[in-house]
Amino acid sequence: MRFEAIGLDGAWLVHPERMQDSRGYFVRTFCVNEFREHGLETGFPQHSVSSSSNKGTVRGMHFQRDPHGEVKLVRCLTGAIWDVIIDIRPESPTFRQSRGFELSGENGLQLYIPKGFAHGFQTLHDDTRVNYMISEFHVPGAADGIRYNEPAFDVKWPLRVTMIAEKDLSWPDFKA
Ligand SMILES: Cc1cn([C@H]2C[C@H](O)[C@@H](COP(=O)(O)OP(=O)(O)O[C@H]3O[C@H](C)C(=O)[C@H](O)[C@H]3O)O2)c(=O)[nH]c1=O
Repeated sequence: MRFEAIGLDGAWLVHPERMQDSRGYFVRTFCVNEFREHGLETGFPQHSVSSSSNKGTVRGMHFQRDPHGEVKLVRCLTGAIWDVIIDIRPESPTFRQSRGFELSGENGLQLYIPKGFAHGFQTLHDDTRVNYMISEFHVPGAADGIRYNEPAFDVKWPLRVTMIAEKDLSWPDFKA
């Protein structure tokens, strides 16, 4: 794996290093030693997958309220997403800054998202599945969010939104 700092404090893009042969490829997607060498979280007690049928679906922006913040390692298993993170840590040098990346089954890129970031994505293909490795056990009551079109941030989405949960349209205005 190759680790690329992406300019938002503590967030990384993890590039796959595929071992190709005539059958296809083999790729390591996680390693405690390699993550520890980069000072990254190595404990992910819960792994989850979301599946979205329709291109243009938006999930997010989500985060867990303190003290239940989560580190997430996100990758796209099939299809493709525009994956967006927003630094919502008031003390961070990159507070309020956001970045977006195309993650796909094809490119195998992973996004390492520290605690204190809001995360969301829009699917770029039908039948897109996204894998999460999560550093904390899920606490439903700590779930919080930001509207995908919150005026406090300059997040650009590639497609018209085709599906979005009612709760994701109803998050309150962002207050630092
Ligand atoms: C996140 C999560 C959810 N759930 C349950 C709660 C709901 O009954 C159901 C769907 O949850 P939710 O509507 O939050 O799923 P998404 O809209 O895909 O949200 C996720 O996608 C955005 C982009 C994220 O970054 C978060 O990881 C996560 O919030 O799964 C669990 O049981 N465990 C979990 O860790």
